[in-house]
Amino acid sequence: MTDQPKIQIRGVCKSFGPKTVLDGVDLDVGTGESVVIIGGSGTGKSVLLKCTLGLLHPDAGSVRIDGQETARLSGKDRDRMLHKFGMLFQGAALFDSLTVWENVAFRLVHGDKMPRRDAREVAVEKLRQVGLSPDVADLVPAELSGGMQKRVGLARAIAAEPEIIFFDEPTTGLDPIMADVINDLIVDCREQLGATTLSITHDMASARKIADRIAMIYHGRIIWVGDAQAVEDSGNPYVDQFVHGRAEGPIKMELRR
Ligand SMILES: Nc1ncnc2c1ncn2[C@@H]1O[C@H](COP(=O)(O)OP(=O)(O)OP(=O)(O)O)[C@@H](O)[C@H]1O
Repeated sequence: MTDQPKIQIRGVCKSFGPKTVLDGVDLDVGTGESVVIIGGSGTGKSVLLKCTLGLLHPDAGSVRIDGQETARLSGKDRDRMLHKFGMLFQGAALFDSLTVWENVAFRLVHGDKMPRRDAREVAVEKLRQVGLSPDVADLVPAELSGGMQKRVGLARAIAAEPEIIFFDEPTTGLDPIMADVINDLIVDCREQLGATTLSITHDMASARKIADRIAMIYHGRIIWVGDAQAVEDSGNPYVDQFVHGRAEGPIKMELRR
């Protein structure tokens, strides 16, 4: 790991009208590291991911990728920065009208202007990496199960061999066995690419499996960060309640107020 974090988030604030969602988020992700952000529904995980990707502009604070402030980039510099990213969206978010291989190769064909024949070859190879056979390439997403769609989404995320991959709730909607298969694939893909990854989830089994470090977001701030193993015994009552899925604890008591 170099001294400069791959992703550096400092003092990020974001409100929507009177509602403060992020209230000074600080987080570093080192090169080649996998950080997973956990937190309850509506705690701002997606908003933080969008701010990091530059899809939302923070009201205050900074997000730096390789030391470069993302909000100030425009034109070619912004394209270059976006080129470092791959993303697996919640629900896979495939284009219904395109075949599987066209989905996987979308950025290669439309962004990198790779000839279709070459892009198809890359797509088939990426599909193989996520355990899908070449005959899947010409199907459309509607013909696939949810688990297969997630695999296709993962193949698309790694197709352009990005330096950074964002995973948005990668196991949501999958049965526990398929979720575990996807977690294993995420670990494999990350190791093969040497990519830096930032993920959000409320699935603790997934977090334990794919994270080097885990960060918990609560009330718009990161309230705890530590090694993945340390999450079991964090000494933080909020983390403890979340990790062990307990109804009783400080999080529920606040809801009752
Ligand atoms: N564009 C927007 N306009 C207004 N409010 C928004 C917008 N995007 C998010 N919010 C609000 O910000 C809060 C945090 O939302 P966010 O989607 O980040 O939660 P989350 O932690 O990802 O939740 P979940 O785990 O349920 O997906 C929510 O209360 C949501 O209503």
